[in-house]
Amino acid sequence: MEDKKLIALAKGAMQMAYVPYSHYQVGAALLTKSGKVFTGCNIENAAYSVCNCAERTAIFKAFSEGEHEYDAMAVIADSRRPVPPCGACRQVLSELCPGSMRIILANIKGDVEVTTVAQLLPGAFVSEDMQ
Ligand SMILES: O=c1ccn([C@H]2C[C@H](O)[C@@H](CO)O2)c(=O)[nH]1
Ligand SMILES: [Zn+2]
Repeated sequence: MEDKKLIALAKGAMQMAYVPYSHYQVGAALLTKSGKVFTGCNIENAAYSVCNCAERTAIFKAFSEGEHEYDAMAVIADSRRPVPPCGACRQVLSELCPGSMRIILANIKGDVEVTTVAQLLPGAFVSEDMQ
């Protein structure tokens, strides 16, 4: 699937965001190796610390449905620069995705930046660190 298409699907998911506190909508679209797309939006809460980002919504949807192999993720927001995932999402992506997986960051203006899971979180804490 073309990056443009995955970005368009992320943009669709952005409209589903529940953001009464930040008013900042984010959308994500995760392409699985099997060719399926799982979308996600950010979902906020009056107890701010349990807000869930679009990226984690998308990957948790996929993972919880038995889809564990991923190809790429697109993320979009109405941000000045292509929206960068937060630290919590970077940690989750590091655990569940290959380091070489492409992450396509975008904004509504049309700026796009392509990076990888490993580039987003060099030196990530991993299970081997507990041995
Ligand atoms: O990459 C990002 C950055 C932020 N947010 C959400 C979390 C919160 O709902 C709002 C403001 O931080 O944006 C995401 O979903 N993804
Ligand atoms: Zn996040």
